Amino acid sequence: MSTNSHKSMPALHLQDWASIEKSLDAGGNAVLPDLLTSAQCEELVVMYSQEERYRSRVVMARHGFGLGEYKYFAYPLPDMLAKLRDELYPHLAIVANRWNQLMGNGMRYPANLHTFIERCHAAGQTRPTPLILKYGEGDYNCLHQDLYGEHVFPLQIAILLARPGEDFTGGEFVMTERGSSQLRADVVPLKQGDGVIFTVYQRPTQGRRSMRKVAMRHGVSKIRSGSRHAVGLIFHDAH
Ligand SMILES: O=C(O)CCC(=O)C(=O)O
Ligand SMILES: [Fe+2]
Repeated sequence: MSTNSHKSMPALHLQDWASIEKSLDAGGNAVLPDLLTSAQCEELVVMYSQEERYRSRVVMARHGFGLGEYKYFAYPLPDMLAKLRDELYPHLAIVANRWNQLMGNGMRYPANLHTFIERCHAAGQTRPTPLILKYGEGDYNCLHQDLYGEHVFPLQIAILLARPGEDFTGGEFVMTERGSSQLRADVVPLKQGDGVIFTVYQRPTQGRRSMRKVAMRHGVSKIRSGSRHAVGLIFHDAH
């Protein structure tokens, strides 16, 4: 039995955190290739219709969020998602703490997810935020920030479950960044099973003279054909 067989997920490329951090620092996002296998992606898509796994369903048009729908998982999360959250969090907490220091924000994040979740719960943020989204032809997700209370973990992850060009066309993961006067867009190309780590709210950038904060938003462009599923891993719990 190889030592790898004990690992919960296939190829996480954890050896490459230096380049992930570099990408996060440069543009506020980084791709994690092959976070889930295609079999795991398909398993999650099948789970979409298993109502007992979720605490609520949101029809996006009712809230002006876009077109499409999503469901928040109930605790306990599916194993593969709980493990991903636990294993990725410590790496992201290092970046989050460094960014907060650069932005003059005194909030620091503990080294493990369990301790951070306890902090959320003590503040009344007790509801799980990981979600699964489903978009059909013509659907889209308006640019937004996933803030659910006082406690915000500054990075989150989206994983594409569908196959671009086969299951759907269009439907690109888009980020915008607002500096002092400009609004920039960035499209993050993903294949099935890839994750993107991205900025929830604000990130530090090097201005001409000093460090500046820029505000980031994310969304999904219109699905031109087919259907697109994705999973979102948010680290803070919700009120
Ligand atoms: O559908 C996506 O790729 C992104 C969904 C989203 O807004 C999120 O995971 O927070
Ligand atoms: Fe989101």
